[in-house]
Amino acid sequence: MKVVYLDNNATTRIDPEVVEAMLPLLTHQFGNPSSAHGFGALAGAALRNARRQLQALIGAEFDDEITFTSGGTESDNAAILSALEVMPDRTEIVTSAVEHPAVLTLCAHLEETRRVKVHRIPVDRHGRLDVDAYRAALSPNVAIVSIMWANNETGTIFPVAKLAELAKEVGALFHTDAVQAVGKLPIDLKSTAIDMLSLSSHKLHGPKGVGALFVKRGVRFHSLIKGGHQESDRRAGTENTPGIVGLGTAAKLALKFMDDETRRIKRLRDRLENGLLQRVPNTFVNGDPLERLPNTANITFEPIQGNGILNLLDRDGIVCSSGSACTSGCAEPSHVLRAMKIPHGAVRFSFARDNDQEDVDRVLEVLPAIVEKLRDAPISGPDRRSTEDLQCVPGLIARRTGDHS
Ligand SMILES: Cc1ncc(COP(=O)(O)O)c(C=O)c1O
Ligand code: FES
Repeated sequence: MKVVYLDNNATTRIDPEVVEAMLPLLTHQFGNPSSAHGFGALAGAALRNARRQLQALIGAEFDDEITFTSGGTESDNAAILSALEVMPDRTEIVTSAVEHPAVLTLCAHLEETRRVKVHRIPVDRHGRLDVDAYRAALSPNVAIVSIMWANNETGTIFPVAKLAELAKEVGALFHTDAVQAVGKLPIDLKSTAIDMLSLSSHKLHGPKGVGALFVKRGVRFHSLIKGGHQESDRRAGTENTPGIVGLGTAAKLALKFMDDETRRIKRLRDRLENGLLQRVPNTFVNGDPLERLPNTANITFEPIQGNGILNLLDRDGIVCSSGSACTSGCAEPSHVLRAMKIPHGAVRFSFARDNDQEDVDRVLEVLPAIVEKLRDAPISGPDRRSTEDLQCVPGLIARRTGDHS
């Protein structure tokens, strides 16, 4: 059975051209980019090329604004911790209630251990940021604002350029987790007030375990990882040269495919959403109806929780993701859906350039019957429990929550 992979916000298939570009660095071009000899210089040249490829994708003004890291999580941590170090007089962070745990877990930790005050800005039922609450939270005590460019579960896009300008008015640094936006939306950092941006290679058909942090020239930065002088003293440790070359190639391909593929993928996504809304009653699309990633569909089939659907789709070879906090089939919707006051879990379908119309039609063929079956199931089944029925144990959620991507 051919697997229909519709979980591209979790991770994407590595592009064969990316693998090909990485191979020399995994085999014969194994030099250390920091070595003084010519053999190491070859690896150094490959790094410079990758930096320029990434610079082009995000519209950075200078290639030295890009620091390679181990991925989105490290980039998010590095940005926030650096801001607190370079501005020790400022002890507040502004973020949103729907960030990835790479930001929210760090913020909770800082609140507990460093007496940092964290403002978690709420969202409305479409996942849109409460901009009035955002303005009210900004003050000269704020060291850094960290608001994602696009949400990984619903695809809702935040107006980060405007939010960055507001942050500047109080002298705060502005960081954005753009892990889900880079490669899917055109980005031109030159024209924005954004100081720092995180991205991750495996979300754009590159290898896992590599990413980057953009730090605008002139923004003071303290390295999270202390050691050697790699990455212009911004990230110690010998660079993951094969991974970085893979990321550079993935960036080049993302730029090449951006226009045509974005339009094609959006058509597939819309076909899926419209088809499901027509075929399955009491079905809702979550997220901002207008400002939304073109590849993401997050759908609630009332009153079913996402996990039940997910498991049955999986048996039919269709792979997607649920908007539930717990992967074990219990009823709690994710922190994102709860912030949007959506009482039921959801199913997230996320597309990429590997998908085609056949994939959509398979889902449209199989899913209506699955929903009907679950809706007819006895009320005691785990998929029919409401949030109120469930005594949720926070430690249990933390342990059971596997998929936060
Ligand atoms: C919005 C967002 N931020 C951060 C991450 C973490 O990135 P990484 O897996 O590279 O650590 C992910 C994905 O997992 C994500 O979707
Ligand atoms: S959501 Fe699974 S234990 Fe609460």
